[in-house]
Amino acid sequence: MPVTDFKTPEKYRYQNGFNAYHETEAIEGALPVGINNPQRCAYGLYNEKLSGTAFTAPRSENQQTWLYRILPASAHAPFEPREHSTFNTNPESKPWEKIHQIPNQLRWDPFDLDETVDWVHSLHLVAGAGDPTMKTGLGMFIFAAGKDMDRRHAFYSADGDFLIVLQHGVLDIQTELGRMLVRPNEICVIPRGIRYRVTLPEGPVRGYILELYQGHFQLPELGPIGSHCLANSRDFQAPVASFDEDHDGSNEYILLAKFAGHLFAAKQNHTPFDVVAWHGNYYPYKYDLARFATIGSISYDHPDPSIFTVLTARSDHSGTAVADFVIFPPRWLVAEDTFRPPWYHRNTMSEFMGLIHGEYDAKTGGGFQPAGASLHNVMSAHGPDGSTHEKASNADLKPMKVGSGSMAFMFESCLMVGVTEWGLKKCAKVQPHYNAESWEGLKPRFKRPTPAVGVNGSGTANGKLASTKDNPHYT
Ligand SMILES: O=C(O)Cc1cc(O)ccc1O
Ligand SMILES: [Fe+2]
Repeated sequence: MPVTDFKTPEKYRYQNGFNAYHETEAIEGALPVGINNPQRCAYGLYNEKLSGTAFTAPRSENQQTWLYRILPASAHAPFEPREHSTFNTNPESKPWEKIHQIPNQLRWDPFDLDETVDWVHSLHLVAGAGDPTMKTGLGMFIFAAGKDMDRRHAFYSADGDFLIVLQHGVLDIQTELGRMLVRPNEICVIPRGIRYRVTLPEGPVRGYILELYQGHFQLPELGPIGSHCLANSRDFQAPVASFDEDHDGSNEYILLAKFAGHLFAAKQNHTPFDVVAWHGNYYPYKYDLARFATIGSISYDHPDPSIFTVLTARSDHSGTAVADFVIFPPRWLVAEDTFRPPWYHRNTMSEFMGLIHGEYDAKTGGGFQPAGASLHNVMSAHGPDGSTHEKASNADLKPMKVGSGSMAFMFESCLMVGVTEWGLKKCAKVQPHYNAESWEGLKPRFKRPTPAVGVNGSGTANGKLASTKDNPHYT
């Protein structure tokens, strides 16, 4: 059931619905009625349009929001390059040039908390594919921060949408469009371009980010599942409008931009958080992972993990995602005559995994820990570690709840993912013995049938196709 034991303070108020057309005003009458850009907006507000898709994108994809604000977003001085030494999105020059493409299975020990940096300076690109300048691909980040962003700083990424998976702590995110409190077991999405400031009401924070350089996240199709379940639309929460007033010109604010993997800064003498009202379908939102309505096998076999997709970002090829965000929530396993953990497999998609809390049921050997990660790249073989295989092969197949108090997730992509210098070396978290600890110790269990039975390679021991009466699923 949803984690609702936190009381949501009054200053965080939400409107519900995924990709819904919302409208919200912090002062009654700030939204124009029946027109988007009147000659003069109410209360002397400026009107501004924020486009998340091309003007001409089909209606089913089009995302935009109309803002009514005290000063337009353009009212700032020119951007200047900022330091790179602390901004680790791009520690060298262009991240996509410094990336290591390697087939090794990789696993990282938990990433450290870092109390010395704020949100902007906490971002570490671990792996990625593509290029934000070409609007293709994705980046995967670890963040670990212990300081509030300066009270007069705001940040945005022009490179992509941030899907933020919080692993530790609480994020208070003041965005242009309103405030969100992101709590344990919640995720949030901040679309490209939206300005925000992160503070940490409960101390240090840590987690993972998928930055999507192309398109936007959608809910997956449900196909034969029908019209509801998995992540339901109404459980996605967008903030209502709220604004600050500081426009007498006496205070200096800094606007920080992530642009092509580099950090830039521009000065302005008024608060960036001055949107009094807005309407549209391009906005930040959050989601409580405990609300996911999980589907699974009630007969036999281990289904594909696509049944656990929370959000997907489609490529141009139908059914193939640039990024799927998949979770492994607490659930019942009841499949009969089945090896219940994931099968050993190789995938044309790449799989980056993280653990928010608890233990992942496919990796019970202890090496995959909360705040750690793993990467199984395109066609890199993987599957349960030896101890998990042993346990699952001999388990009494009663209905069994797995993952209680646990939440693992996967960023799955059709793209081959490269690892940055930081991810491979500088972070010093790569486990050197991942293969040895997981699979190299697996023992052959093969026993040839006795010669009387015979083997001729036709698929069954006696050369005949198994009849239905031999099949344990037909009784
Ligand atoms: O590799 C993994 O642990 C993720 C995963 C889980 C699953 O249930 C099936 C396939 C898969 O890649
Ligand atoms: Fe996998």
